[in-house]
Amino acid sequence: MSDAAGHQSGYALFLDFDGTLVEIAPRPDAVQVDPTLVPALERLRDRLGGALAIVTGRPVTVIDAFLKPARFDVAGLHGVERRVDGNLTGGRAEDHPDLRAGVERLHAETARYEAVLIEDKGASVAVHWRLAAPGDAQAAEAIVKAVAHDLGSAYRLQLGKAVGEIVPASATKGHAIRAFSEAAPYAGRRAIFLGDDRTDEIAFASVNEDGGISVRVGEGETVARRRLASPAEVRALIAAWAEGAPIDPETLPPA
Ligand SMILES: O=P(O)(O)OC[C@H]1O[C@H](O[C@H]2O[C@H](CO)[C@@H](O)[C@H](O)[C@H]2O)[C@H](O)[C@@H](O)[C@@H]1O
Repeated sequence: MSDAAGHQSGYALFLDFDGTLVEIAPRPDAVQVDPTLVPALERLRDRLGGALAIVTGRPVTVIDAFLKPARFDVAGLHGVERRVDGNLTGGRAEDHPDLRAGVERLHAETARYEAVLIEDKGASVAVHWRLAAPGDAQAAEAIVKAVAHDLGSAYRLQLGKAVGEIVPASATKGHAIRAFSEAAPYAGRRAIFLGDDRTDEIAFASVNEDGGISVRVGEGETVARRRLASPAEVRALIAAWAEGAPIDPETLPPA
């Protein structure tokens, strides 16, 4: 439904970052943001009455750096932190002393595997093995699994694309989308969530349950109902919606 100015009132759009808005790169800091993306996201946010948020495993500050000068609503660290209308909550490293000790252990135990990267995000941590030799990748995965196990039930292991992350157990992208949906401008709108990874499957399930529309980007088994082939297709869709094309996610190809 749209008003005379073309604003769409029916949908709220939630977007994963890596593998959805941008192509996967060899290292977390090597991601390239298409120059047309940010202006299109800003126009689309306006069209959706502000109901557009990034839902990512990255910290909010990192998303700001990639998408500057814009500042979007963001759920960062898989929902551990959330910024709505400029107000940031959650994600304080000092609230996670056990995790901090776990990060030290990860550094110590992976030090001999040169191409294994530790991405310390304060209130969560990722161990990356994309650039590692197969044997080293296996060792890195075993280490992050052991550290996550030893941290106990307050934390969970989140496996993704050549990465294992340790995240506070209470946070998921599904919870983050539901939290956004409790207040304006998101409340009362039908959620659309686009994501590409195992971490996004949790949110696809809850979005489906709540009557929203889940869209898997790329290949792989999924509980999502719709599919787009690549981040390039996602950006083309965002550009079209930003320019006024009808926002009708039910017409996207089935998953
Ligand atoms: O929730 P997302 O926005 O999809 O973030 C998930 C993780 O993405 C990043 O790692 C992945 O992308 C990197 C850059 O393309 C790639 O090098 C890596 O292999 C992928 O796993 C990011 O570094 C993590 O912090 C995010 O949690």
